[in-house]
Amino acid sequence: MKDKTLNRLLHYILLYKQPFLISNGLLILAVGADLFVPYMVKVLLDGFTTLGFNPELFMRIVIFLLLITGSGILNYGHDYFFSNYIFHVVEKIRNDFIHFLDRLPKSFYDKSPTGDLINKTMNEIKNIKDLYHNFLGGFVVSVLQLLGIYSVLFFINPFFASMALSVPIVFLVLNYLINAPVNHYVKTIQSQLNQLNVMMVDMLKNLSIIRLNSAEKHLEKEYSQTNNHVYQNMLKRMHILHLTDVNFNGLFQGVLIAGVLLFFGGKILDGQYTVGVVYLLIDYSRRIFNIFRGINSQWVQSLTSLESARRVFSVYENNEVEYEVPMSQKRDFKGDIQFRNASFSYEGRPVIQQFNLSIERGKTLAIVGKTGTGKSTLINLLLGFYPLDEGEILIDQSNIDDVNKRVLRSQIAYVDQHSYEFEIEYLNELTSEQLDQLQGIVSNLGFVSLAETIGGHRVQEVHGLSIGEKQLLTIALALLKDVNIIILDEATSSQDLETEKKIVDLFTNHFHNKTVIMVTHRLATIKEADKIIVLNNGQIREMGTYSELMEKQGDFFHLSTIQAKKLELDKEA
Ligand SMILES: Nc1ncnc2c1ncn2[C@@H]1O[C@H](COP(=O)(O)OP(=O)(O)OP(=O)(O)O)[C@@H](O)[C@H]1O
Repeated sequence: MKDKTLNRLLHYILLYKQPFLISNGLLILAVGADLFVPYMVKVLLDGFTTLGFNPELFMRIVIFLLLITGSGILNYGHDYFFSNYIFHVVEKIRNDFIHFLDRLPKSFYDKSPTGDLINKTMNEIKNIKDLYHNFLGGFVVSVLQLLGIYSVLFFINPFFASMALSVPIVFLVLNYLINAPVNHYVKTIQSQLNQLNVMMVDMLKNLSIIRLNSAEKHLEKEYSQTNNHVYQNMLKRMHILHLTDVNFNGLFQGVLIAGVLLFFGGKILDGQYTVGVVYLLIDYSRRIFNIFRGINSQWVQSLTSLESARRVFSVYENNEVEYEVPMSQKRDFKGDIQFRNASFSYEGRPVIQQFNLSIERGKTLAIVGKTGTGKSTLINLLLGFYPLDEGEILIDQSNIDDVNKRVLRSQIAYVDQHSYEFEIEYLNELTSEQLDQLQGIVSNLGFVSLAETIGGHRVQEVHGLSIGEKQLLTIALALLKDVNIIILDEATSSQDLETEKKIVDLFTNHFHNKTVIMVTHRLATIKEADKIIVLNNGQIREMGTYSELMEKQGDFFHLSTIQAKKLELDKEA
């Protein structure tokens, strides 16, 4: 596929034309003023050596000082507008990126490690800023300076200027040869640093599990091996760069200045050249060198940053945002849900097959089944996170494919076992009326002290609550939402059996207008559910009420009996 990184970088840089033009206008003036400074020194030197000090020379000194001041102001102005402009561009890139990530389908996140995304958003977009700085603020400035210097040189001494043109050619050829291995190291270091970031984030996220499994040593070894590769590659890159920058460049610069003195120095005495002209030639020669040194390191740094830009923008190239039906007027789902011949596969592996199910509004459905049998996938399909391969899902007779995803999700209160990590913060935004309602629900469930905490509006204390208490509050919060469909996907996993049962009873007996779908592993808690389905390999194996399924003495009955025996054993123990 064609690499569009450069097009995207150009697109962003041209987004804000006015500051771009102002900044570049100031840049051209600043470069012009800068180049004029050595010329003024030449004029002053020649003035001194030929006429001695006189009022005209004094005026030239004043002009010289004004020129230096003006050049400083212009450079500051350029830096200010340029940086301001680049910060703005980078702000836009970051916003666009986050906006794009927000609209990507869930399948994207199944494959992308969190660490990689954090790295892209935080570090690699910062590298894009460095790219603009190095390229536009460094590279382009250097090229402009070179153009200016060569123009002046051609004006002063065309012979010398033609000779000096060979300098960049030699320089570029040698640097090109040396930069080829540098590019290789730049790419490798960048990808290894990225691996380190990913490892770090994953390690921090799973710290407890790692400690429980005594896996620290293994991970530290893996980390330090990659870290050592980064060190080795940085060292190699540094050696090559040092070779060009210090040894080769320093030597080349010395030879050139010696050449200028040898060739033009003697001509001062016979009056062919003034001291000022020779000074000017030496100064411009040194500048040419320093500019090329700068270009070399700006080029290498730009390559590093270009890799980052490529990695960030690759997300745009390789992924498409979720298809969105236009935002229709607000829906008000009553809660009739139907799956009709629904089939779905993860990358070709069938998970839900020819699935049919109806849930009437206000009813409670429990989904049970072995691990990995497709329970959560069904919920994800209902929430519109993945498109069906075949069939349809209807809510109130509307195909969810025809409903805007945000509208769809705004009509469903969804709680899973991790929802509290996000939802619990909403406690602080509730009105005192809502807090009172929440308190009522929690105290109904028998959690008196928790209800008091909420009643006392001491919601800032929630961070000190247990995971079970936080989950309970999150479920109660779902009940407060003005929606008719509630999904609990193992949302009660941290509750004891008694509390879980109370929660199910609360839904079944007190919220008749809400359709509730709950996924659970504990079968004893769903006695009151209006319908239970036993899922097996993405298909309904059994369906009925608790007593119907027990009477049938099928899978549900066997699973329940095993769980009941285990409970008894646990109690005895
Ligand atoms: N994002 C995914 N990408 C690929 N395969 C997946 C993905 N999510 C789930 N699966 C696979 O699909 C199957 C059904 O998974 P699902 O999470 O729906 O099962 P489940 O019944 O909810 O399991 P559990 O009781 O463990 O939560 C499993 O085999 C699982 O490995």
